[in-house]
Amino acid sequence: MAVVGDLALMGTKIKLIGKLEKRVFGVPLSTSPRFSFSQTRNLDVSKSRTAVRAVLQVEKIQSSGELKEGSLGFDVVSERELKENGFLGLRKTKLVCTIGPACSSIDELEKLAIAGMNVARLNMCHNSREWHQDVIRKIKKLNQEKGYCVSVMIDTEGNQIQVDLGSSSSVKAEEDSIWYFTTEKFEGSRPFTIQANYEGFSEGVNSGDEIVIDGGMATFEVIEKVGNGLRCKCTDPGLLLPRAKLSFWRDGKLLGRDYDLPTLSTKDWSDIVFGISENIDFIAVSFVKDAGAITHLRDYLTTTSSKAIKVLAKIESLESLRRLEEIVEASDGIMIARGDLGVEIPLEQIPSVQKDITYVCRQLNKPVIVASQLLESMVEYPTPTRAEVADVSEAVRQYADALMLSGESAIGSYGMKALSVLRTTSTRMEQSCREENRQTLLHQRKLGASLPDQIAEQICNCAVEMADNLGVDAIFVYTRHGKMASLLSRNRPNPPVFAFTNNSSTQMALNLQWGVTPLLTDLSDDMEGNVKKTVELIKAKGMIKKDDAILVVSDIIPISTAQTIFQSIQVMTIT
Ligand SMILES: Nc1ncnc2c1ncn2[C@@H]1O[C@H](COP(=O)(O)OP(=O)(O)O)[C@@H](O)[C@H]1O
Ligand SMILES: C=C(OP(=O)(O)O)C(=O)O
Ligand SMILES: [K+]
Ligand SMILES: [Mg+2]
Repeated sequence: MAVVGDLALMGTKIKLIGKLEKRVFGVPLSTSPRFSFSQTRNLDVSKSRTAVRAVLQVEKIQSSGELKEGSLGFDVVSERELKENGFLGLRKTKLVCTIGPACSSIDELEKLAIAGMNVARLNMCHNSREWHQDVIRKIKKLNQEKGYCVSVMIDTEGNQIQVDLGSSSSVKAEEDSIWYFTTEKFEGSRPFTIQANYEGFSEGVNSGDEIVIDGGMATFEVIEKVGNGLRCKCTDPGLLLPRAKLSFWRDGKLLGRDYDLPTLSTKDWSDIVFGISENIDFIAVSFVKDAGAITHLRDYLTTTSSKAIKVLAKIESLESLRRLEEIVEASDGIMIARGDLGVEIPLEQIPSVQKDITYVCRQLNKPVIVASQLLESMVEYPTPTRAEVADVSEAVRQYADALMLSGESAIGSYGMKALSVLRTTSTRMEQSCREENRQTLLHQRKLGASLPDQIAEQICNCAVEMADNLGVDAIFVYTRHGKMASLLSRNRPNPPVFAFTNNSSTQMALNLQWGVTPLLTDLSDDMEGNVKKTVELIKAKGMIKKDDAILVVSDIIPISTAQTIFQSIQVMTIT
């Protein structure tokens, strides 16, 4: 169903139950100058065998002016942003910061939270369990005691082939120098010898093949196999970093190799158990090969964790690109891990691959993070390059849900500045996208299989079309599991989406979702009551004022009558 209209609609009441009414107050809808309806087959609820009602209401609601008891879980940062910049000034693109030694003190973490960090990422490749635990607890403390809303993500180490130089400093490889790649284990370093961390690393490799280090830092040609090892000549000189990664090429093509390593190692599983015990919100799984490991982990979480922890798949290998759709479908979200992806595929392919992945995620309604090297020069310098700002802007223009800092925040001297560059750059590009009104051009794939899912999807699609056409100031959605909020976000509406939920896991998960401000509050089966209460609370905080227009979408399954789902769209002006 598509609804087009304008604010003059208010005061009119259109109620559709079971089938579309063709006339409002005697005026045929199709001939009304103000609005028109078109019906999609999905919404032919009269044929429904289930007790589902689709109700579209456009009505004027009077605010009562009285303030009810209850609280509204506005985090301090969104509250301030909203007061300072108004509804349209709220940033839509979410920001993820990798926490490392440069920002792990409580003061630094608080500064990042104030500067807009939505999610803190802990890379389990580095540092100790105790260190990570300490950081997680500091973040939870800031949330609880100071009113921030920062979600916590752990990122698994994963199984990958990398080298050990036996020292923490990098080594230079000169042209034509001869090197030996071995699986032999020894202490310290030996000249021209590189340890690989996996016995089978040279399987299927022939002489004449090329070994590319870290996506092009240096290149070697294989001269001969010596046992499990490889004797090689450096053909393109460069730097070998302490944990450098390898890829193998033949005749200019990458050798896709399945190393038979499980996606989640024993260490990863123990990090996951640790994460569950620390009440984290997201697990990002490194080097995902197919949907199997993701499904397995999600099943495991369902049985072992009382809260809903979201599983994100990192796309950073050729295998994961080949099975992109199945992985996106199986996971709760995606990280485009451009760092390792750039080791596996030619760099010039990364921009188009990023565009394709963000598109697939949007179609399948999964949040997507664009990660790695967004502002890499800021690890060392206080300003970004122009090219980096352009890269950030492009990710925003592609409507990625979130952008991520790695070394910039973890070890850089200018982490706060880098976060502020992400914030200002994304706000500017979002404004330009809004002015272009690009979201109306996007064709959305139909997702729902069941009738209730189809109704939810159609309601959200038309709610966003309506919100943009009417130019409302904000969209309010009442949601227990976040589904309706994500379906609204998927349409990338001009106004911000305030998602009221009574489930704290839902609130923390929605932190990653484009344009959604999640708010924790009590919800009852009485929808009118929920709306009235939240509007009054927001009004009392001075965040909405008279004549502001709000579009309200609700999706509450009454606990008392579980078979009836009530979904509606309402538009109201504040009186
Ligand atoms: N928890 C940590 N403790 C120490 N250093 C860290 C931590 N997290 C990240 N770093 C540092 O920040 C750099 C960038 O982080 P990231 O991109 O997540 O890791 P990697 O370089 O291993 O892919 C890392 O190379 C590492 O030097
Ligand atoms: C984000 C990435 O993963 P990690 O930093 O864990 O290597 C990446 O490879 O881009
Ligand atoms: K990792
Ligand atoms: Mg990686």
